[in-house]
Amino acid sequence: MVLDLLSHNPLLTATVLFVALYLQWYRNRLKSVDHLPGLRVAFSPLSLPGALLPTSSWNPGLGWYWQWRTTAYMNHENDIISIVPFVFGKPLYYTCSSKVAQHLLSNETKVNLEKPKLLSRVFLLWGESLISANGNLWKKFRRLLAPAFTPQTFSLVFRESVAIYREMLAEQGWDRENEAAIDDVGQLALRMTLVVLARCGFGVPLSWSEEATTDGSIPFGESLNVVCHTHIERLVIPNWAYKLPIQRLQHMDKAWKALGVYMRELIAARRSAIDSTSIEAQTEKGDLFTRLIEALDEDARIGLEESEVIGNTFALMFAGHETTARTLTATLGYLALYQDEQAKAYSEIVQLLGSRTELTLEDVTKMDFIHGCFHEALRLHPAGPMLPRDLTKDVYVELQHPYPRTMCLPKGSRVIIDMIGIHHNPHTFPEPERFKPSRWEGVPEHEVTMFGWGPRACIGRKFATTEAVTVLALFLRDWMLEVALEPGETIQTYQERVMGQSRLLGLAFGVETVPIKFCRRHPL
Ligand code: HEM
Repeated sequence: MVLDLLSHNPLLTATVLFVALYLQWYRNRLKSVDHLPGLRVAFSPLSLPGALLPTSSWNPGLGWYWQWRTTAYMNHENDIISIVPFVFGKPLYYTCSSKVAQHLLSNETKVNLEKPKLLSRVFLLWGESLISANGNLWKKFRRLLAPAFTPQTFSLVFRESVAIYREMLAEQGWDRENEAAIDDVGQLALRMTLVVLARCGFGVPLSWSEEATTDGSIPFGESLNVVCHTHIERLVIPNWAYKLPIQRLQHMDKAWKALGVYMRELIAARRSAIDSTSIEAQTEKGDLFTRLIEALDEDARIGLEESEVIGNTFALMFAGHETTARTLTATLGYLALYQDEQAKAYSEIVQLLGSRTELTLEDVTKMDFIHGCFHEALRLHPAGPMLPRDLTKDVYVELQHPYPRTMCLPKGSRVIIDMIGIHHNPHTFPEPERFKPSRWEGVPEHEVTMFGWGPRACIGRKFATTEAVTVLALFLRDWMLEVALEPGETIQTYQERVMGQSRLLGLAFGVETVPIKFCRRHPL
């Protein structure tokens, strides 16, 4: 009778067939992750529709890493979960276990893990880079760039951080004030880290206040800022749309083009300045950029294409600028909130300086507690929130939760190292939501896992910490930090409103707007 009904109703037949095929398709997807518990949602958070739609119970979006951080892994009682979309996107494994992350990433060259090209598309718009490349190309970039992070570089980072702090005080007029209130300390941090990176990494003499261009083009800093904040739009908006009379789109297009022009001009200028001395000799006086440009003229085995120089320039600019700025902002916010921790940080400075007033790089390297403050803010708000990898062979991992066992992650699957899940995991970090810098006391640098694990761990870690600890020490030496409360607001509601609202901002993760008051420790 059912067959009879179907044979007389083609629409019904098609519907039944569609439902049967869909169920089979979905069953296969569940099977591909071995029915591991997790999230069953419409879109993968890594797909374009998933990323563009807001976070809701049926679409994790880009906000779930933070908003569901305590619940997504069933209160961290599962080291690994799966996300299986029922409409669009590849099934994924997510892990909140630092042991699993360490096992995968420490062996990543041995087991041939790959960074998914699809997720590096925003970098690939500029060319291959250390961040996007895999295999031999990655090795070539890493070998080329790693020697640029020398003690001379860190010494330059220290000097430029001190210089930019002074320029900031003068330009903002705070060198003549006993108090200052700032609506968003993040804007200051972004400018600082951009200037330090431009000067130390690329030899670009940016100053605190960017001067307007004479030909109406967008200045360098602004174009970089627009590019960092419009990468998803750039991937989805077709080229013809930029010709429409829509001011926002036209401005965006102008900024992307301007940044391309700046980068090419930068390359041409540096290329003509470089004489025939060797890379080693250039690096003595030079920087990251010198190494990249020198490699342009080398043979294909170690040399770079122009697009690779541009790709690496952009990647380093992004990786070194926003990440450090967002973490610096969060640290200042927490120190303003936690007055007792601020007092400990200040006493570290007083003890180290003694009767001196000026900091040295040696002082900065000894500031363990202030390093701890920076690391703790980074743990709470990891600037690189997820590290995706594709598996090119089966990999076995040891799990502890919900019970000890060995699990096979099959070839072809995609695993996301969830940096927020890992660094808010109470099994690794008791009282994970508390700002507690002392938890980093005596922890060796390579165990500060917010910079990643293994051969692909952050190449700029020391660059970032030297800069950030210098700037924090200067602020704390001169000023007491206080939270800038809204009328009727308490410390607790400030903490929830300001520090509780992290998200992906541009290309890094962090707190959005942090209002702070500065009061001079020794009034003028
Ligand atoms: C607070 C600041 C920073 C944080 C939290 C951070 C975080 C990270 C993390 C987690 C990775 C590993 C990515 C992965 O395994 O997929 C990474 C890689 C990288 N970082 Fe950083 N980073 C910071 C600052 C910097 C700075 C200042 C630079 C350069 C000046 C830089 C350049 C890079 C590059 C080029 C890579 C790719 C390395 C590779 O794949 O070999 N980062 N960073």
